[in-house]
Amino acid sequence: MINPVPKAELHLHIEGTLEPELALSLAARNGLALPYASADELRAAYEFADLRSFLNLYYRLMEVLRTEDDFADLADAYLERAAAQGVRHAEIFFDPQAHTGRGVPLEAVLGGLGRALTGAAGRHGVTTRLILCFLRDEPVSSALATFEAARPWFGTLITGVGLDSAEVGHPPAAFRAVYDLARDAGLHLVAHAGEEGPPEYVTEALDVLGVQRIDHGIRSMEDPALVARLVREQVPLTVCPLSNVRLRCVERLADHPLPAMLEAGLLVTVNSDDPSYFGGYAGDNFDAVRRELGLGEAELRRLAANSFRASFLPQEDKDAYLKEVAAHDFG
Ligand SMILES: Nc1ncnc2[nH]cnc12
Ligand SMILES: [Zn+2]
Repeated sequence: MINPVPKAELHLHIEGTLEPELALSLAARNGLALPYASADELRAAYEFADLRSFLNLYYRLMEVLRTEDDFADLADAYLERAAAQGVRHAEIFFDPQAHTGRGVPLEAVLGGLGRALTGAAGRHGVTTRLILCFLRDEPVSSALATFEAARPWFGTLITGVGLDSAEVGHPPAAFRAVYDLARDAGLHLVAHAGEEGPPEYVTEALDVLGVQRIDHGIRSMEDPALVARLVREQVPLTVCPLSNVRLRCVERLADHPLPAMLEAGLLVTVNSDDPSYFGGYAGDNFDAVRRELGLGEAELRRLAANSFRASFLPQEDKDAYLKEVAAHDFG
């Protein structure tokens, strides 16, 4: 990746950037035993049958994250890798319940993430936003309690809420009350929908939760009326091609619906989701779709431009980045 196109990453779980080497070193630092002797052994466990099988390892491995320093080191490592792949702006998810549920204080999580993100523009040339995700396979009462506990960081560190974890059987509508509160608090609203779940979940996320972006959304393609609506309303979809293959939502990258989504006029973006687990960061995803889906410069430029258009950046910043994308030399 000699000269990666400038891009915004809009679908990135910070816990999904935990590289095997860092997991092992944090385990050692915190005096914890992991059932893997080496980074290679750990990497060999990254074989997933579906979203649930991935989540089992994702939640297990993130138990090495204990202290404020752990979260700062995790985010700093991500930002360095992202910057090297052309990421200029990152809107980053985190899963507070996955940490507080095992006794890690929210202050440690947000203290560490806050430290890394606050310095990111200076250290890595990457601006950031932080999006608090609710776990949809946990009770709504837990989401509400998490939301209230995170209030001190609203508007400063936390600027949006999202919805993630096991999708099928957990439709968005159950989370209406907490999304209403988030809207009243002035936060941005996004939700995972249509990754493994049906197109109806996408419609529900839009109509019941009032989200501004859909994370994944690939199964929208099964419903032409929904596609027409997403095109008409230019609802951004944060698509994650390598993730979709590794979680077997799509059999092979060559079968990915991204070209059809672009063709339909959808506002699609390309993102990495959980790059440590799925084989690559944002630039790797751009390279993969270029190679495997035969996308040309015009499409890559459009994907990069879409990433800034779909971001929560102020319009003047979007305009500046769009100029950079238009002038980018793909070589
Ligand atoms: N791809 C994904 N889908 C749902 N929840 C997630 N949490 C982390 N990665 C996820
Ligand atoms: Zn995701």
